[in-house]
Amino acid sequence: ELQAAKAAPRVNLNSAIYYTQSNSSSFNEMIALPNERWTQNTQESFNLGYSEKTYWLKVTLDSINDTERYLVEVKNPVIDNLTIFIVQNDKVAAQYFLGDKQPFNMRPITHPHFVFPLPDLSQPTTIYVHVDTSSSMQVPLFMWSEVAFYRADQTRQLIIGIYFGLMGIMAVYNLLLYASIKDNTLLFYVAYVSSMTLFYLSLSGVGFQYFWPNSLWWNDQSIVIFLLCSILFGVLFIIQLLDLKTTRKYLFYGCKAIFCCTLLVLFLSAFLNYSSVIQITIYLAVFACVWGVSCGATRLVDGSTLAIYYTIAWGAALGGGVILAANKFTLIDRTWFSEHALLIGTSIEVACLSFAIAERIRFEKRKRYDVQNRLVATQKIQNEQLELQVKNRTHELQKVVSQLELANNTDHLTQIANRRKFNQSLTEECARAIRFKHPLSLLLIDIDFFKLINDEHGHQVGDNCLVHIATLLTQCCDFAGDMVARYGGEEFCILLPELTSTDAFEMAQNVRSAIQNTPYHTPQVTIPMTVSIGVYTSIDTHAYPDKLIQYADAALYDAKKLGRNRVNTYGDSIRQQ
Ligand SMILES: Nc1nc2c(ncn2[C@@H]2O[C@H](COP(=O)(O)OP(=O)(O)OP(=O)(O)O)[C@@H](O)[C@H]2O)c(=O)[nH]1
Repeated sequence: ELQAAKAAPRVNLNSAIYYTQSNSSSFNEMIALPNERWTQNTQESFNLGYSEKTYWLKVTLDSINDTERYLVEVKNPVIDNLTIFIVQNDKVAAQYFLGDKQPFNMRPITHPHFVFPLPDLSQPTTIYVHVDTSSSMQVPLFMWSEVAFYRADQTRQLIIGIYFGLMGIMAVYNLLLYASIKDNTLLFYVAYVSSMTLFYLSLSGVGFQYFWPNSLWWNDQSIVIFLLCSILFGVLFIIQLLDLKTTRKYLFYGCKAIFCCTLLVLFLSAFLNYSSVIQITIYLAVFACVWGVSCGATRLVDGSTLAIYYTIAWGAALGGGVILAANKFTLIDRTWFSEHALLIGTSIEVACLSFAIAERIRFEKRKRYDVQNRLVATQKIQNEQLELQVKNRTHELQKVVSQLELANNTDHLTQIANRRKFNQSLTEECARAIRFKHPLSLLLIDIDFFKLINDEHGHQVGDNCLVHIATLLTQCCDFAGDMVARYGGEEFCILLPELTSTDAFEMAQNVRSAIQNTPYHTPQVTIPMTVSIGVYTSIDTHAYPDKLIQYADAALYDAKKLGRNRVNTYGDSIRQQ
């Protein structure tokens, strides 16, 4: 019998529970059962672990003399069937049919746990509870004053709200992150966190209350399915996050094996009874957690920094899972901590895994950054090499172009300017002379009787004589702007910008006498040569290229006619040398 304190807001009824195992569901049989058939519960919580049997529990309450309303809470939301009889004065004062095999709206008080009101406690009261469940036989009983119950319930709701909020934020945030960076690790993480959250949603009875209040079959199955999904996605997440496929093959195959077993259990869950499936699933979950921690520890030894966060995360989840499992299998007492161990463990886990993911993203980013840097450096070197090559090629090309230009403008025999170059310079100098109204003089020089030299000494010697003349002409014209060119055959010309007619004549005389005085010597013979020179000087704006050539040629023609070895200025009286 419980000596319930008058003002106690919450009374733990567990140590006042008497229980008996019986397959009978007849209340009349139970009420007649002698006291020695009832066993007193000695634990802090009533927990007989997984059992195929059904039990009757009874708690006797002393009378309480106050007007407060009292409630009884059965703090395990996954009991299949609970039939409650409240007896006062040997009569059934109230009766409730609870359990998650009953539609949610059958409950006298809307709450994820099983809560029922007590009648007026002014007289002794006995509560009989018939429990029939395929999940763990845990019937933690608490009596509350109604006010205290709802006050405490606010804290419970707050904790659960924070938990679901945290999980929801993690799932949505990482899903958005996945949409942006398309890393499968994030997708598996989101699936894992979502499965864990849904599992807890089912386990806490919140899912039944808000999401599937009438779906009794699903309420049973959901716990197993969400827990199995948590294992499936958790394993995929581990493989991906720790890069097990490339780093540690045996850990990878271990994960694969767990994955396949989980799929098998998921398949079998459609055929086996709930009690067997949930027990297998719990063993599998604990094993998967242990394997997960081993994977983390191994990668930690390998030197992976993200394995630190990961190992703490999985360790926390494992701790929570083990405590919950131990609680379900009656290895430890049901306490606030053991009840919330999974919730605390998974919260720590999810937070740590977020750090692990952030570390992974940072690592990937650094890897990409390094690769990019290397690429940029390589590209820079290649660019520099290419630039150097282009520079060298351009230089070579410029050299070839200037060589070609020179060859194009040079007489191949005498190596002085050819007629093409002469014509070009003549046009330019004429334009300049017209613009500045300056004089421009042209000397046309023809070797006298050159045919005879060819005939007498041969063509080769004739060529050498032409080179000799070209050299002498170049030596005579050492002023900048003067230009000596081979006009064709044995004809040469000298273009003298700024030179007046008198100066040009004088220059022509110098040239003529230099040639006359400098014969060409071969080892065998000395070949004297003379030249005839036609001079024309344009003044003011009369410098036209064709006119200059025409008049200089006419003057040359006259010089030849007058006996050769002479200079003749166009239009002037002919001066005999
Ligand atoms: N060796 C050599 N001879 C050339 C070259 N170009 C022209 N000749 C020769 O120059 C000679 C020019 O002869 P002509 O036009 O009769 O003139 P010339 O003998 O100098 O007599 P005049 O000009 O009247 O004084 C020809 O025999 C050409 O073959 C050349 O590049 N090399």
